Amino acid sequence: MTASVATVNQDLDTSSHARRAFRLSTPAALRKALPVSAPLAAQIQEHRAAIRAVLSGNDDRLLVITGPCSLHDPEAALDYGRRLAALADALGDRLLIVMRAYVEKPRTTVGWKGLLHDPHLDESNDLEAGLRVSRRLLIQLAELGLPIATEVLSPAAANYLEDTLSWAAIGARTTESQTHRELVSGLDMPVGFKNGTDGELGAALDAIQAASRPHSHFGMSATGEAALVVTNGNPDTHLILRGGRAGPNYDTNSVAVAAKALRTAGIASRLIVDCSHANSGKDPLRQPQVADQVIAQRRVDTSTIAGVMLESHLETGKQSLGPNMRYGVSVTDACLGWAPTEQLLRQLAAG
Ligand SMILES: O=C[C@H](O)[C@H](O)COP(=O)(O)O
Ligand SMILES: C=C(OP(=O)(O)O)C(=O)O
Repeated sequence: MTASVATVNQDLDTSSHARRAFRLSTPAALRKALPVSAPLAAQIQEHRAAIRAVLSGNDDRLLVITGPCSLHDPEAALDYGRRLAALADALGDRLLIVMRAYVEKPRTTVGWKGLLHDPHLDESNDLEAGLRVSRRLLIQLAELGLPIATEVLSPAAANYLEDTLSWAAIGARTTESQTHRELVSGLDMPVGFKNGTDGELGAALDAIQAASRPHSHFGMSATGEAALVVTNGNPDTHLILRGGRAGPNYDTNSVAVAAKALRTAGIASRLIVDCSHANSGKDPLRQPQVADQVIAQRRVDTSTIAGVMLESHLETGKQSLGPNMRYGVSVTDACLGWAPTEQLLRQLAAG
């Protein structure tokens, strides 16, 4: 299907038959249309500082990044956010809860790329609408009082959304990319790099070091011009263990190996364990067992693991895009439903 934006916009790039290009709003225009208020901006700064304190070990609460694998229905996302905000308040003395609000999805081959890219869920790829829907939703979620987390995937999209975020991830498929390391070096928030899909840590350790340094790179200004972007380097990057092709890497031995590798590389930040993906074998019902293991390890030693990530939605499981979709069910990876998520978070707080 042709992008609806294409039907109202002229092709801006006639230099090749291999592509077409259509005008989008600039980041500055979208920020003006959907602003982050001054009190919300202050809240987001406080949330970033709180997450930094947990990662460095200055705050001994457990960081819990939880939410759907991807957001596809703003109503369900807000429903989840309201429930999570209430729980985050109730458990706030033991857990620092951050909502996963992923609007872009990296695909192994091809598939739906997230609300930002295809907000109508019909391959119309209306990116202009996706930018608006995504930014509005991230602001509404942050207004619930929650710190918001996303994966920064398209470098050009980051500038449209970054002021709404308290934490970001670079995924297993992009950790090795120089472009993403450059992008992170200019983000003013904590950012986690996942280990590669092969399970190796090397690319993530390299990424943490590369992103901590200043870079000059090709990019786009907030007003949409081609730009030389000069970054400061990000001091708040860390490792996320998500398992790999050879299996999980949240067990005591794997965590000890990661801790040693971090020490050898001179990286001080504690790490996060992703209880999903290759650590759960993509079975959402195994996420609580992974989280339990993390808590058991933290009982012995809190110097290595700062937090966990969960893929959780209103209902357990996943579904395909199409007619008769069920409310609150993931359309990408299978998620843990709300009831077991709430139970797990209460256990984590007690643990
Ligand atoms: O987190 C979600 C998925 O694991 C990731 O986007 C890859 O998905 P795919 O293998 O279904 O394309
Ligand atoms: C895609 C994700 O994870 P990974 O990069 O670990 O596959 C994700 O967390 O949504």
